[in-house]
Amino acid sequence: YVWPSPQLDALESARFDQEGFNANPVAFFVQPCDSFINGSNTGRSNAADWIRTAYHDMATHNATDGTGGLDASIGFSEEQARPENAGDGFSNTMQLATIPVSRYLPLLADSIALLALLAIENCGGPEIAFRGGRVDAGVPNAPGVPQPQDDLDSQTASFARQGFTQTDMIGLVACGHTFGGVQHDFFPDIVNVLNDPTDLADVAHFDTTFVTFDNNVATEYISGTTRNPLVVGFNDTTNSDKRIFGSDGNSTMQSFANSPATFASTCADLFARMLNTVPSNVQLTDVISPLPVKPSNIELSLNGDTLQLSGQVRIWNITDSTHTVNMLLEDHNGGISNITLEFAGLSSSTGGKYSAAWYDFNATDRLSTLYLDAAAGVKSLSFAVDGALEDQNGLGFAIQDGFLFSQTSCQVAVPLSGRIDVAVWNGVNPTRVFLQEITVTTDSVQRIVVTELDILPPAEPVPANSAYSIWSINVTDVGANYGIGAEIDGVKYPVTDPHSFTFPLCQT
Ligand code: HEM
Repeated sequence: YVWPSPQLDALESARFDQEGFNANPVAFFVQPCDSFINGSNTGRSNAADWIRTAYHDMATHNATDGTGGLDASIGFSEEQARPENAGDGFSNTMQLATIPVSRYLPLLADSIALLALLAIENCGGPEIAFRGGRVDAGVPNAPGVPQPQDDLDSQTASFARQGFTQTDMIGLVACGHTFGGVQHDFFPDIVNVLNDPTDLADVAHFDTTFVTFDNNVATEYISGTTRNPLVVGFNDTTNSDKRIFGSDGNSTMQSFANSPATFASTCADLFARMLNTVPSNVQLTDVISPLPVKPSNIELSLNGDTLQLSGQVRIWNITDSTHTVNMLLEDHNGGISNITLEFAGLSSSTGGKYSAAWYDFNATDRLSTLYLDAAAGVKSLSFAVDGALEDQNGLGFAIQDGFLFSQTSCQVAVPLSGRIDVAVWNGVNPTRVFLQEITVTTDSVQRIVVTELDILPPAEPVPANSAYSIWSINVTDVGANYGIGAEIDGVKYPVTDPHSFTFPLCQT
């Protein structure tokens, strides 16, 4: 895709910036893979919770009528209270689900899918093709997650309704149950108290490597050494993995036991299908691939006659700091400045499979910004990496400088409030300018509340300088993040990256 595209840019970052510099903050919760938000030595892990949550959210899908699917409806307490959703893994997951995408949109469904992907990829699993664009449900879905005591026919029918064949069912259960296990507290008829100081939640695990993706769930099953509580549990009625794994005479499980590669590639496919099972009226994006060169964290503001520009560029597939990266900055008069950028840090993703290096726009002082002539503005960027031009096949990386924060924005200490000044380019004809306020409040299903506040045009144009005029709005929530959006000549422009309220005190 072509940069900038706010939704795809944010999804790409959340998906590919997993460790190190500028990493998705939620990835921290699966580093290491036995991390668990409610303490150590519990036998539990965030990774397992996240994968089970994605499955249970998806498993309400009805492939015939197109309802249900991965749409964050598992966040509703009504769904979590159903017997088919016994356990605390869903509420644990929803606590963290607001973290990865809050920078752009309060979409929990994409977030749930990303958490599952992060867990799988960072804990030994295969790379998952990722699409974004899921839509959060407004109401709970119809019940329909299979349960351990259900018989094989009804489980097979349940997977068929979700869009999975019998062979898919064997695969998907094995792929999921390479993580985690069954807790005594919620399933006392399946698991006894274990009295194990390293397993305080009394979790009987599905295989011996329960925080790692591997085919041990299959090798231990085939060799007869398995301790899987849904295979060799004391209550045969709830031995659903035994019935499912054996339902084709063990041929699928045998193939997984024979080949870790077959298991990994089958799971990569099945997990991707699981995450992409959405209500039929939802259109997912194309598979998101990493951009080879990607500007990030761009902040542009007006300070008198000067534009202040800060940001970084991420260069994909670089593993060290020895490269020469130049930024070519084109203004509206056709002038080009050539700036040598400074190395800022390395990041990686997909369990260390990919690396990237980040370079800061200001070569001399990382914490400072670039100062540009406001009248000339900034039209687009391109980069030279070790001399090779990167300009999106001639398009350049377009920078929007028609509307931006003015440094004259300020805050009032008592009562805590503030004024946001937006500088609007005099050469354009805006039909609407608004603030997007991303609050710290969440609604009843933990979605971040985002509101749009119209900024009224000034009664008299207030010239900031010859290039820009100032539009102002008073805000009361200085804990929120703010982006600016505008419609210019009827065209709706993407909202700028959100800015936390870090302006100086207003002069009185
Ligand atoms: C017939 C189908 C299935 C049944 C009956 C079933 C049943 C169960 C049960 C009873 C638990 C214990 C939950 C707890 O103690 O909190 C569990 C855990 C788990 N299930 Fe399944 N499951 C099924 C399919 C799947 C599928 C398809 C996936 C994912 C692809 C999956 C992923 C998981 C994971 C990762 C855990 C571990 C959760 C943790 O340790 O926190 N399950 N399953």
